[in-house]
Amino acid sequence: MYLEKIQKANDIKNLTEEELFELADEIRDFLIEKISKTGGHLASNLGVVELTMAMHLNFQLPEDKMIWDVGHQSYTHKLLTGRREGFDDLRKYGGMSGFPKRKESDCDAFDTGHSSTSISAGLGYVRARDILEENYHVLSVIGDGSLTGGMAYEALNNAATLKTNFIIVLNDNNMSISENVGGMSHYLDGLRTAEAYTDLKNAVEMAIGSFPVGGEKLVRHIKRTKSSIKQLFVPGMFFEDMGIKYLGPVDGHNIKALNRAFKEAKRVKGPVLLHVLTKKGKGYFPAEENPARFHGTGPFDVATGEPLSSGGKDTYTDVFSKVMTDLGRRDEKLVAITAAMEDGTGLAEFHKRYPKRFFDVGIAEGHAVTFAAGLAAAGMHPVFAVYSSFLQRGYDQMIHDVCLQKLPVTFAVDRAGLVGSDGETHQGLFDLSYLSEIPNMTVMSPKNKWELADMVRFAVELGAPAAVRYPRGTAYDGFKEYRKPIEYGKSEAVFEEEDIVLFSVGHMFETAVKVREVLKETGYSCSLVNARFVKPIDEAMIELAAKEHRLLVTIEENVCSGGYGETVLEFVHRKRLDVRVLPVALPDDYIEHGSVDVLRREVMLDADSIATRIITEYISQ
Ligand SMILES: Cc1ncc(C[n+]2csc(CCOP(=O)(O)OP(=O)(O)O)c2C)c(N)n1
Ligand SMILES: CC(=O)[C@@H](O)[C@H](O)COP(=O)(O)O
Ligand SMILES: [Mg+2]
Repeated sequence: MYLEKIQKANDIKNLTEEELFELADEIRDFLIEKISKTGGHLASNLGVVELTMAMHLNFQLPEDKMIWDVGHQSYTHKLLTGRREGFDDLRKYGGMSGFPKRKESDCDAFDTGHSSTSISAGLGYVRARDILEENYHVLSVIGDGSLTGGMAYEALNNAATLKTNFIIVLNDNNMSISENVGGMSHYLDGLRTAEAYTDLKNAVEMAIGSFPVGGEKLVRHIKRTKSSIKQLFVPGMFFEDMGIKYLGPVDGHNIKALNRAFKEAKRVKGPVLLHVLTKKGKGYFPAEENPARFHGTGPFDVATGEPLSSGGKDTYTDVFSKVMTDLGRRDEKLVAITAAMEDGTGLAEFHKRYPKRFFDVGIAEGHAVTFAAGLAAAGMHPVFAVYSSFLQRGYDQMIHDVCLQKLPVTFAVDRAGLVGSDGETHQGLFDLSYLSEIPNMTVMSPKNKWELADMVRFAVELGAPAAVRYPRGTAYDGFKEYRKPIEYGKSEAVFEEEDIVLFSVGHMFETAVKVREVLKETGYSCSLVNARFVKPIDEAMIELAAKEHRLLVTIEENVCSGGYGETVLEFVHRKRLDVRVLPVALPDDYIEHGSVDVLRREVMLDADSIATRIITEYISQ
């Protein structure tokens, strides 16, 4: 077991060439075995075993800086930097993160999680290094999928004028989560087959070079020209023309070839892009066959690749998927947009049935928002399905391109609230705040699976900007009989008593039902209102509630700052209503990885904690 010889960073440099081959296999076996138990990002990590090893062989940690775009493929890097024991608690509360974390290791140069940030961060390191006259290498590792994110081009454009070394490793496995999309992906297809170019290049160069007069000179001229024939001699023109030297493509599973490539890359005085070809899921047949299924996986049976927990009840995403398919059939103008998250957002079925009205724009959420605005301006009914934390990338576009013009774009904000294992970068903590403050935006959140369906339909038919936010995971199927038609800006009174009134937001309704039970068992009279609309708030309902109760409690899975509770508090204060308001929300902070149930208890958003807070508040009045 050579993996046992790797106790800390740089230990890999003590292994012989033969031992390195063994180590690659051991790492794969280790990752498959561990992730089959904990779940996590498997396919991407299996694809970069040799690449990561070669990086660790050719650079010195922590002095040299490695930045992993998205960071979901950093498990081997963690293994090689002394964190082997962490894999038993991977992504568990208090355990090792599934992404690079500076607080976890000085070998993690930059925290990542959202796509396309690595080149910008790497360039920041490079500029600092040069100003401080320090001497270390900086490597940004970015996948072909992440290279569809616009921020990467902003960074490449800015890096091009650099005169000092900056290594950008393009890990090209021809996959995003699902198939990669767009012009850059197509361009990379061309480069991937560059071996064909290489042979042709050599043949053409030989032929021209052998011209009796001026042959060599002509070859040199062609290499300098901007003509398309230059592609025969210089692949990667897109990067070269930008001023970024292009090396490759290199076999990303051949450590010797990678060693040679890194040695060459180190010598470049300026930005250099090393194009590495890898196979997503390499070394585990089920993941090689279906890399999308094994991009992010729950625990699975190693022998068969089958998930250990078979899918149970519908998730909110499943419900959304069904509604979209139904709407797509009935509304020829309905178009669906995803930013490289077709499966995660439940749009695969819509894509299959209405391919002409489905758009995967790549990892480009900002573009997706304005693209949707353009579609709406032209008379279509666009629905952009996007994770709460990824929609943060399209904030200005929602203001500037959708809401200012009051264009009928629907935002299906999935993974809103706590998502759990992905941790700080992926928790959907802010969407109620960042959406509610945008003029002309309507914000809704459903109490259960049926209301989600009703709200999506209502939003699409509203003919104005609207967002429906719902969480990751199983859809609550209680209170099916409470299905009053959605009325704009109106909340839904479910239980009407006195003393205390709970206003729950979205999926916190399920928790609020339990809170109410605890309060009633403790002798309190308690009403329950399903807020339904976070913006606009139902002022009439709040004024009525203020007359009948002494304490009004809002419950939402969103940060407190700018959330529903604060909006209600401001309204009650402004109207001088005679009721005390207790906003129950998430703390204004980041929340690390762990199971959602554990996290809710940690932040006191579980039913018992909320009930205790309410009783304390009520007694203290
Ligand atoms: C802003 C943002 N949008 C979407 C995602 C979800 N996401 C995580 S990895 C991934 C695909 C990345 O593809 P690639 O860069 O090629 O890496 P690979 O998994 O192929 O190694 C996506 C879309 C994200 N992390 N950040
Ligand atoms: C790494 C990344 O950003 C995605 O793979 C994300 O982890 C998917 O999240 P879900 O598992 O909630 O679809
Ligand atoms: Mg990829």
